[in-house]
Amino acid sequence: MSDQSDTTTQPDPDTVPGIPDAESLEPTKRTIAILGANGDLAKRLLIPGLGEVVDAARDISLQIIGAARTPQPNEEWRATVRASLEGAGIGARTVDALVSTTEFIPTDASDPDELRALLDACTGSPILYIALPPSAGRKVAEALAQIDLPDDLLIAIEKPFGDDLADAQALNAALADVVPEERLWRIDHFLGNATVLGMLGLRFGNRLLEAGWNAEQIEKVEILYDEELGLEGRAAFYDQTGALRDMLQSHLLMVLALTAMERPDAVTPTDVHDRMAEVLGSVRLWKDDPSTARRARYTEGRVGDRLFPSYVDEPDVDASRETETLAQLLLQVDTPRWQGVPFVLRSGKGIGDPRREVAVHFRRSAAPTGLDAPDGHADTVLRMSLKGGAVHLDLIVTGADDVDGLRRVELEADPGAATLSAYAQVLAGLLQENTLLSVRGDIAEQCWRIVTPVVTAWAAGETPLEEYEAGSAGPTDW
Ligand SMILES: O=C1O[C@H](COP(=O)(O)O)[C@@H](O)[C@H](O)[C@H]1O
Repeated sequence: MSDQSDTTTQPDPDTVPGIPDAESLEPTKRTIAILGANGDLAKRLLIPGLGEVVDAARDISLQIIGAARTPQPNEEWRATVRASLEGAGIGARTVDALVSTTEFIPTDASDPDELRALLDACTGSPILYIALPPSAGRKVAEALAQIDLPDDLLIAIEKPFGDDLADAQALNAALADVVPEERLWRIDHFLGNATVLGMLGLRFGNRLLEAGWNAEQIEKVEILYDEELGLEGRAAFYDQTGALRDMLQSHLLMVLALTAMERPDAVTPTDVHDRMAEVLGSVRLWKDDPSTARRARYTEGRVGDRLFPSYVDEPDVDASRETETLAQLLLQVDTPRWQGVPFVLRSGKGIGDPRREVAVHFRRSAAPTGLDAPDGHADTVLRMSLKGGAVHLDLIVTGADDVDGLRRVELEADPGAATLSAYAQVLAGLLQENTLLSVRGDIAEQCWRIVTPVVTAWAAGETPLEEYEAGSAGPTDW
């Protein structure tokens, strides 16, 4: 190319300044080495999620390496990867490309030499993905601290991040010895959920909502994630974890942070994470009372066409552990914006007709006497679905033929299906080295701090473990 052509070329009107044309991009070559590759999470979520990202992006060339302590023949591993990708409907070209380059390397994740060998086998810029139980993260970090690491190494670690507050703090400290925070991704797929991502646009893109997003206008906020699913053979993980740690601590508090935080100056990782950390730092149990948190577990019942055994009769469950399958927290947010507004967080398994949404209940309007709603619930409710991203606004209007009667109508705004699943959205951030959808270390610690008094009270047996029939709505009188 001549010097002159460089200086005289006019911008192509079809190109967007600052965004390179995808066709002209040199693919970034990355290798993701998955510790815990033989686990359910890798097969069910991680590998399909990676497939989705590679399928959707033309600028990523990815090699997957499976790693676990128990050896596995390469052919068997390749078949696993293929089945996992095909089962998720990933395009044939992507499946073939990922299967042809993948391999399995038996690795003891606590052995520095074996981790070194695993990283040496990466042909692209390495990502070490720790998909192991929470208690294993620290051993991996301590082993990594003993070896020279590639400068371009990224580390990703699955949530729950540690077993409790002290463990999360120790894990953060151990990881800080290995990589700087901006090269570390704590994975929470809820951050890739369309509603959670869309919270910023909805809250700060609508002056109508922004102006009323406070205690003066809002009476209560519910963040609910009930599931029809039961244990699904995950006793090894779930029976030691329970709904409080698995869902409320790990995921729903992140949703609360985005719902309740102050306005970030810009949508950059630092600004958004600073605001999230700030608001979580102000969250406490309602009146500091652990007895406001409730727990229950399912008994035998029918969910749709499936008959669930009682949780305690599920395979590999230790009934003496008193693991809850449903947890509810009542929280207060001690910022001027939220004085006196209860935040209810709840998640349960084995629930019939489950609710999965953020519901913002506005205060009742002081309508003139004679306009009272007959059902007594004349409040406006904004409901953001946590499955699919649709937003519903339940508005109170006057009936067409009954000018002094109020009734409720529902407006729906559906942004449509996202191209990437929530999991893939978060993995795309990792592969593109954008930490916006990663959980920063101090935020992970805040989440543990908030639930710690409840963990302690429940361990001491201070709160009864109630029961609900699988397929029911769960306890309704809390
Ligand atoms: O991380 C987890 O999330 C799922 C619920 O999320 P979904 O996107 O799969 O609906 C939950 O079932 C699981 O217990 C938990 O570990």
